[in-house]
Amino acid sequence: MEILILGAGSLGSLIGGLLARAHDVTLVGRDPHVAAVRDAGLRITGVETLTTHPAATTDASGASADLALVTVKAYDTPGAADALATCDVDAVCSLQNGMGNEERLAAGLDVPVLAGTTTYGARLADPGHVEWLGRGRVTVGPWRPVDAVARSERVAAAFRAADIDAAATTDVRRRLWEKLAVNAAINPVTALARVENGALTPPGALAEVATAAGTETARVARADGVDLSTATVHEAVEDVVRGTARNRSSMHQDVAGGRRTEVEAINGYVVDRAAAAGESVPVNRTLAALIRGWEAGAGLR
Ligand SMILES: NC(=O)C1=CN([C@@H]2O[C@H](COP(=O)(O)OP(=O)(O)OC[C@H]3O[C@@H](n4cnc5c(N)ncnc54)[C@H](OP(=O)(O)O)[C@@H]3O)[C@@H](O)[C@H]2O)C=CC1
Ligand SMILES: CC(C)(CO)C(=O)C(=O)O
Repeated sequence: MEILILGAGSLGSLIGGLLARAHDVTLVGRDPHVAAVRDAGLRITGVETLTTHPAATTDASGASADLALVTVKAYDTPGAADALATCDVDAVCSLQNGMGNEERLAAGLDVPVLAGTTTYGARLADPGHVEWLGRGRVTVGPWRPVDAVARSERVAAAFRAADIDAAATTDVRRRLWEKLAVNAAINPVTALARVENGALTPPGALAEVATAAGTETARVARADGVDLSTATVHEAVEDVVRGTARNRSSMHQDVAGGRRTEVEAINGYVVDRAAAAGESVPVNRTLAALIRGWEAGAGLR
């Protein structure tokens, strides 16, 4: 399969580098990373150590591919859609965190859109070098058209051909809401307290705040017509806290690095959907206000 990775930072480089074991992959990213990959290939260290040789470019215009995977931060999705509009791709699939990405891609592009989530973990360590922090799973399902199940199966099979654990789902909205609940619970709490994910292990005050944010998110999901139980969310949050105990969440890394966060696509989205449904979500509202306040103070908004 010919695969374009739109946004070759941490996650995109890892997934693109692994896919290059079985497919014809092009990374679209920034220099000096792109130049380093062109010169010496992409070095992956951590869970496994390997070097692969995807093509790499800073300019996607005119590219063609069977599939484009979108791995930019949620606030860069409109720019990714603009870049992909200049390409000839058969389908696009977001692997991003947060909500609203698929709507933005579907609004800007006239091709089938798939929604994906992943629990793989990655960090761009140096130009040409990505750290593989955790083996996870990719889940892919149809977004538009909603019955593009066979296409989702083909995409999941393409991941598996490169030895990436992947499955197709017919219930991708539920999967997105579940991942949203995990991110809404873990990301702002770890970012504000500046702790590793494992610090949210119950019992404790931080675990209580995270659990409350997850509980609210599950309630808003149900108000949005998604069958997501509070117990499922609590279990998912606890599993991720346990499985990524030594990791810093992406929002914690962003705050520590003085970078803009994805709070609008995570807690901000929960607050907006809650308002539309007449639900009260004081914990998400407070967490969003604190992260937004930090961003404003840091001159990022
Ligand atoms: N890292 C991880 O382990 C995981 C990340 N995710 C999610 O994946 C998404 C990406 O995260 P992550 O990889 O960490 O983020 P990064 O910031 O490391 O990577 C995104 C990259 O895309 C680049 N970019 C943005 N717009 C364009 C464009 N139009 N053309 C080319 N390149 C572009 C950015 O460059 P620049 O910054 O210069 O704009 C950056 O290098 C997020 O939604 C995140 O929440 C999900 C699971 C795990
Ligand atoms: C699952 C989790 C919370 C892992 O850190 C994540 O997706 C993130 O950090 O954004």
